[in-house]
Amino acid sequence: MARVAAIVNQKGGVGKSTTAINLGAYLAQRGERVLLIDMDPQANATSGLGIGSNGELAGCMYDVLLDGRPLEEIIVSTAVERLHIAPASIQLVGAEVELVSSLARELKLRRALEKLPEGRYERILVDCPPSLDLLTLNALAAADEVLIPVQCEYYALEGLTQLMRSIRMVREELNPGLEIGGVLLTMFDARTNLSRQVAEEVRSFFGGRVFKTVIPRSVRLSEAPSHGMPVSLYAPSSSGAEAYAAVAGEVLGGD
Ligand SMILES: Nc1ncnc2c1ncn2[C@@H]1O[C@H](COP(=O)(O)OP(=O)(O)OP(=O)(O)O)[C@@H](O)[C@H]1O
Repeated sequence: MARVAAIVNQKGGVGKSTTAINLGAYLAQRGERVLLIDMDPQANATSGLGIGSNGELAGCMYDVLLDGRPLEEIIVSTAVERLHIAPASIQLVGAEVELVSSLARELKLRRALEKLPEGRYERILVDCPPSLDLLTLNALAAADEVLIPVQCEYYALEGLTQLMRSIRMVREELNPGLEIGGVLLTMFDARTNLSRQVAEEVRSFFGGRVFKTVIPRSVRLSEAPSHGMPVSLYAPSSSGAEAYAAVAGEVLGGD
């Protein structure tokens, strides 16, 4: 069975999509068959991999969650060998409201994953929207583990208590095996005391669950999506690329 990781933080702009794209790309580069599921209506992981800009998509996660379409029918390959994506589109905006009245509404993604052919993927990464809504709950209910990107900025820890509470609730009601896979410090700026202070605070809050690798603030990481590429193709020797390659190494080492 594929190991499923939900990339979650209800705060916006902390590096969820950047992590989904680049961790996914490096895991695929290291030989894993990876599926990235884009559950965010903003579709940044989809567009960041150069998918969907020509309107060529056969479908998106809306069709899977609301119309029961098999995941397989909407999955597309990317420029990275072994990295596939189940794309999002703006249509997903409506999914949140429409799901409310449907039966087993938190389990739509889990059911869709159960129908994937056995052994097709070894790793599934789910990029979540910046809220603890039904789309995120679907990801948490389907996941083996949670990866939490935390931006090294003011108020980094704000909201994490609430996130932990949601994870506990999901464990009790939907998915008892859900683990904290790791907390990833992002947009670290070594020149500022603030970044160092935040990193220390997060480490004292989460202890050994924080990845040793810290993602630096890197212009190359922020440029890559506009070229529709992961940083492993766009600027493989940049500091951001090296950091995400190291995170992939930690993820593989921890399995
Ligand atoms: N390490 C980094 N260095 C520089 N820029 C970064 C880095 N990580 C992410 N960014 C940029 O910061 C912005 C937010 O990142 P990203 O989209 O990954 O966050 P997100 O948590 O997925 O956002 P949302 O919550 O809106 O879905 C993007 O413009 C991205 O390119």
